[in-house]
Amino acid sequence: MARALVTGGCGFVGRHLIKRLLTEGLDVVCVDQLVEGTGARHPDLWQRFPGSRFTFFEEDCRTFFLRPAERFDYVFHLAALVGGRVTLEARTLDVAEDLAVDTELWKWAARAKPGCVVFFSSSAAYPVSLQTVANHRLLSEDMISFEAAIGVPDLSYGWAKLTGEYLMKLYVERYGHRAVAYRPFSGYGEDQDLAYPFPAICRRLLNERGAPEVFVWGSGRQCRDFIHIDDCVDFIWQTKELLPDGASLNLSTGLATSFMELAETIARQIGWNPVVNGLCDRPEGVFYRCGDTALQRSYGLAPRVSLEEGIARMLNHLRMEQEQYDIAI
Ligand SMILES: NC(=O)C1=CN([C@@H]2O[C@H](COP(=O)(O)OP(=O)(O)OC[C@H]3O[C@@H](n4cnc5c(N)ncnc54)[C@H](OP(=O)(O)O)[C@@H]3O)[C@@H](O)[C@H]2O)C=CC1
Ligand SMILES: C[C@H]1O[C@H](OP(=O)(O)OP(=O)(O)OC[C@H]2O[C@@H](n3cnc4c(=O)[nH]c(N)nc43)[C@H](O)[C@@H]2O)[C@@H](O)[C@@H](O)C1=O
Repeated sequence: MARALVTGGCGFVGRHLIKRLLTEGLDVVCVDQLVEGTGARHPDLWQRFPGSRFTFFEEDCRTFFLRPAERFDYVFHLAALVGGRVTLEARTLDVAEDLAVDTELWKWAARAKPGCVVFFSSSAAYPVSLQTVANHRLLSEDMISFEAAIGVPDLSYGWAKLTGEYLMKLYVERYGHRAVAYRPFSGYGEDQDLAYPFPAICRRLLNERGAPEVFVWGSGRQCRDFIHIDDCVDFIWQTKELLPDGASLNLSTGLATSFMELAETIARQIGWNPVVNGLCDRPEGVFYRCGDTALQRSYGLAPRVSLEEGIARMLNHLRMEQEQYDIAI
């Protein structure tokens, strides 16, 4: 039976990925330091998953990397300090610790020789100069090349992801082992932490239903490429064996949605039409971050969860949570 190590497996992406790995019959070892208040959840559920072999280490993955090397067919490296825009902008030096974590990953992989390292990079690795009001376009995988001049990524977080991909290239070239990377755009899903815009705006609009005016952060004209977590996990599952060694693939839909449009669509589903305005004292980040999908399409990938369906799922989930809360008090 194939064995997978998932670092950062108690986080948002990790929870969904582990469910898929267990469903597909893999043995899973999860390492997560489970810091309180970060949205990470204890993996009790997986220990009870029917027929699964699941092991949990509650520790920093760098501590795990010091243990005697074991055989893994896959390593999904998700461990990173992320936490949404406020964290990325306010805790730049803390986030830079991701550089140290990724360095230890690649050094460990050189010793442990797993079958394949799947590195979670980010669309934040793309040059911010291609994401401005005056100069933006769909971001395609070849816009990051370590053979040509390289642009400036988004904050210390983007530098860590870009450097992580560079270390992957060195690892593949130097040791001839297999590794691939994914660059998620704005992944979202029902159980995502409220530090992220999709659940935060849905929750706020549910609470403010009927108000004549609602707000989103920044100008509200900035755009993101929202991709449901089910599609992210599916794309990874379908391509992890197909990508060439050292390749990176976007996880994106190719559809740009401004935050004003997002809030208007959410409000319509809730059942009213408020005026949506920006909040200029809140962080906006880059203006336009959306991913080209040509390479994904060449692997036969197409997202299955539309934005409308993703909103409906999120609203149902938040309403159910609210009902459970109301019953509990
Ligand atoms: N969600 C998205 O749309 C995107 C995600 N990504 C990348 O995908 C990966 C997963 O993201 P996501 O699930 O959203 O983020 P989360 O913050 O939800 O999950 C990351 C997990 O990593 C854990 N972690 C952090 N540092 C360490 C460490 N040194 N050792 C062990 N565990 C650690 C965190 O634990 P704790 O919080 O308890 O410290 C957390 O549970 C990240 O690498 C992220 O950069 C990239 C682009 C977009
Ligand atoms: C790919 C990359 O993607 C992400 O980077 P990000 O997009 O900069 O950060 P974010 O997901 O926190 O979205 C922030 C955007 O959302 C706008 N926004 C509007 N209204 C609300 C709002 O009400 N709440 C919040 N939190 N944000 C709002 C806000 O103004 C800003 O424009 C990271 O998740 C990172 O993990 C990553 O790897």
